[in-house]
Amino acid sequence: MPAITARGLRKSYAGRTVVDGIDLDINEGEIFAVLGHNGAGKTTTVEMISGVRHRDAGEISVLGFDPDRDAEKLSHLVGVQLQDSQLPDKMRVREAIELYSSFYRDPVSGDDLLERLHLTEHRNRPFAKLSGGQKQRLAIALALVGRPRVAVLDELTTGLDPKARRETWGLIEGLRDDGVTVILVTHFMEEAEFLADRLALFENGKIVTVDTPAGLINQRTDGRQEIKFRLDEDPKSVMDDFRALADVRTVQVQGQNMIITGTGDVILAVTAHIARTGLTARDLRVHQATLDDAVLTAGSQS
Ligand SMILES: Nc1ncnc2c1ncn2[C@@H]1O[C@H](COP(=O)(O)OP(=O)(O)OP(=O)(O)O)[C@@H](O)[C@H]1O
Repeated sequence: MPAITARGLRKSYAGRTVVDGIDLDINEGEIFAVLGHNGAGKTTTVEMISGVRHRDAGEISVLGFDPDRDAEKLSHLVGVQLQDSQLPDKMRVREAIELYSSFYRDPVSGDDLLERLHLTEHRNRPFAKLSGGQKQRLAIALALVGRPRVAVLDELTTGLDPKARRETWGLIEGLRDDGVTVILVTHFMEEAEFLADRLALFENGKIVTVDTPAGLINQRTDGRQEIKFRLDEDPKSVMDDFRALADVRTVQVQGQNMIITGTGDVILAVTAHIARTGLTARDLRVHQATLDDAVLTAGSQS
């Protein structure tokens, strides 16, 4: 059974439609990523699901409750980390955690959460004195302190350094292990590829595709792979031999470099050819299509 469903969701601001008839089914216990360009309607959609913003039309069910009508019940079940979360300037980290813990029947240990988010040493620091990344980590802690069954995380790791980002990913994987349903709005394709079970791609207030990361990559790039290497020999003199190989799509020469794209077993075909002919291929690199490639392809198709 899906944990979250939405049907015909709509929202306009001053007559401009920004969410334009969205249908969604998010399964219990999955990490569901919401992707799309700036202004595509991602935040408005997840805010309507969280009950932070009222919809103009459509139906939403979160764990069987309507976020507009059953806000009180859902507040105990849903943890929300929104973009630009603000707290009073003078509120200290530990005070914020204590305050949020008091809202819930069975909060997790605030100390553990602070430890896991590397905030223990900042626990007495007022909100206004935290760095951007520390504020972000506090917002994540506040979203998780109530042991939510659904966590809505909008731009989870924006502003975090690479190490903190990786650590936060570990925390989110832990939520999945606990059966929490996670909605993750992100502009980081690597993050979506790493964490998401499925994703929705938003464009101009609509969802254009829902798929697994691997499914979207295959759908949009045909599983394209690129092989690049430098030859001691003149690359132009052997271009046609590479073009004739199975699964090769394109062959390009840039100076001494050769760039070959293809699908299926193209890597095997190219490396076997190099070995067979005794060519000297230096600095050979393989680039598999990523979610970034897939989403950029999607953008160029719109
Ligand atoms: N309170 C508001 N009043 C008027 N317009 C708004 C309001 N909130 C959002 N919008 C507009 O609605 C559109 C969708 O915004 P939304 O924040 O949902 O997009 P997004 O996909 O989350 O974008 P981003 O990736 O930049 O966060 C944007 O054009 C935005 O300017």
